[in-house]
Amino acid sequence: MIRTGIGYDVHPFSEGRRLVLGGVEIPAERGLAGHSDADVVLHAIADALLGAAGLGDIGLHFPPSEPRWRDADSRDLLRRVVQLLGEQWVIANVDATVIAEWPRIGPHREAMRAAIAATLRIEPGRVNVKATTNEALGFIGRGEGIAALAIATLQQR
Ligand SMILES: Nc1ccn([C@@H]2O[C@H](COP(=O)(O)O)[C@@H](O)[C@H]2O)c(=O)n1
Ligand SMILES: C[C@@]1(CO)OP(=O)(O)OP(=O)(O)OC[C@H]1O
Repeated sequence: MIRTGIGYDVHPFSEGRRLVLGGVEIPAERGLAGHSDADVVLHAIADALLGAAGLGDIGLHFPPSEPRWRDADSRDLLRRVVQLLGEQWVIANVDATVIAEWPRIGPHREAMRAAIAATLRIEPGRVNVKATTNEALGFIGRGEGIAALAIATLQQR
């Protein structure tokens, strides 16, 4: 059996925060606000995996109301999602799109791919990271935040 899941997340920019995308810290004067490290890319991937497995969503497993997830490293959250998947599923592939006017994702694409693959314990060839601007439209176009979409496919062992 094969199952797919979709994930979406968005976080607003905030001064004095670290900018962490796809498990990679990008040197920047501002980052994204959130209860955790606000890694919007890993959150979208977590939701895609949970969706494919029929296990709800990230907020269900790591509620923002719980102090233990404050400033959490989203790679740790994603590792926990992989544990939740159990032995039943193999991650066939993960594909993510970052929607941001800034920063340029291209220079960080391979590092993100490697970080995501290592966190999911799969080969980098099963991971793809893409990016697009929002063509200056809406809140993303005004540079107020970053969104990410992800799709994941699980194959039964
Ligand atoms: N934050 C971003 C946005 C885009 N890119 C790369 O630029 C290409 C063109 O973007 P458009 O929004 O004009 O379609 C896109 O395909 C990406 O390769 C990027 O690296 N970082
Ligand atoms: C990751 C969690 C952890 O509490 O908090 P946030 O960093 O605010 O991120 P969000 O995408 O809103 O997902 C909910 C939470 O699970």
